[in-house]
Amino acid sequence: MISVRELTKVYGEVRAVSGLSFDVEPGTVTGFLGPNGAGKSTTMRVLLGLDRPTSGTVLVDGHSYARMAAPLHLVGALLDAAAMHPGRTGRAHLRIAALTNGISDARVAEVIEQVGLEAAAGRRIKGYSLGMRQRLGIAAALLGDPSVLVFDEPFNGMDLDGVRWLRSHLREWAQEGRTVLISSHLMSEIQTVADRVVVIGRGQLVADVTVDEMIRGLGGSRVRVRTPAAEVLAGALVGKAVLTRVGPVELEVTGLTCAEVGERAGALGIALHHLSEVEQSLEEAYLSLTTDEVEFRGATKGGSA
Ligand SMILES: Nc1ncnc2c1ncn2[C@@H]1O[C@H](COP(=O)(O)OP(=O)(O)OP(=O)(O)O)[C@@H](O)[C@H]1O
Repeated sequence: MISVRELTKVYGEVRAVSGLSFDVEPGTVTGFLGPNGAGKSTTMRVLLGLDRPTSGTVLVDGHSYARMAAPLHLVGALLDAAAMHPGRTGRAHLRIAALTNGISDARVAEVIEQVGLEAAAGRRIKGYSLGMRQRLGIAAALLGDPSVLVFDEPFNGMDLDGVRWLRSHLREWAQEGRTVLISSHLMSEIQTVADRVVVIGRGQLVADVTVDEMIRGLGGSRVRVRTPAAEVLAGALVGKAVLTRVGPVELEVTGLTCAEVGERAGALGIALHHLSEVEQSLEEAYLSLTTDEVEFRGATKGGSA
């Protein structure tokens, strides 16, 4: 379990993290979300003892990283896959980490196989693609068979095969009872793989909810209905749901289920040409939640922020 308590980190003039508190529970994959500069990497760096907090604490199973005798056995992390020594082979990179944590060569071979780098392990890292470096970083994180895994943007640079591989393993590691925290800007991946999300903006907590709760926050289920009698149906639903007219014969209904809309239309003898639930996405929910938290935004049509 990861416990972040009243964490504040100030770099000169920049308040990167400000009074942040949340827990990441074992047995779940938790997505750590937030716009660029929100403070995700800073929080992870403090967790891994790479940065000292200005105040507050980040504990892993009750311990601060700096005080862990054999940290690789408790927490495995992938932070910056670009920062690996380019002249070393993948295997040497893992062996060095293993040696300093009393981990055997057999375990090194095991994690190489687990991440699918058998063919590349003898090659120098400078020849690795970003996706291969990510796999190597994940292998290093797995070395000590830790109960907590912390990955910063693990899907970056991965090809489809890598994405699918990582997706299924993240779920597996959580099912084994591990605590899994991943930051990502890929909302579709987080929606697929995560149970919960912690959203931060400008260093502060914005949401700490399940993925379902986050999507439900959009205002309930949405139904799309096509009928030549859109006007009449809209009149019958007013007051029971929020209606958006998509076209002259099409409505979008928020707050009622397909069955409820269908039964109402049936009772009125209205013919429906189409009735379906609109798939709601984490991306929409995330965007509506973080519009005010975005610090860096490109110019958009109709003005820039
Ligand atoms: N070593 C540092 N020195 C000064 N400022 C820093 C340092 N590290 C981070 N910051 C600042 O702290 C803030 C939070 O940065 P951080 O990298 O934690 O955000 P993030 O949420 O990980 O962003 P991204 O999604 O872009 O990776 C930013 O304003 C950043 O410029």
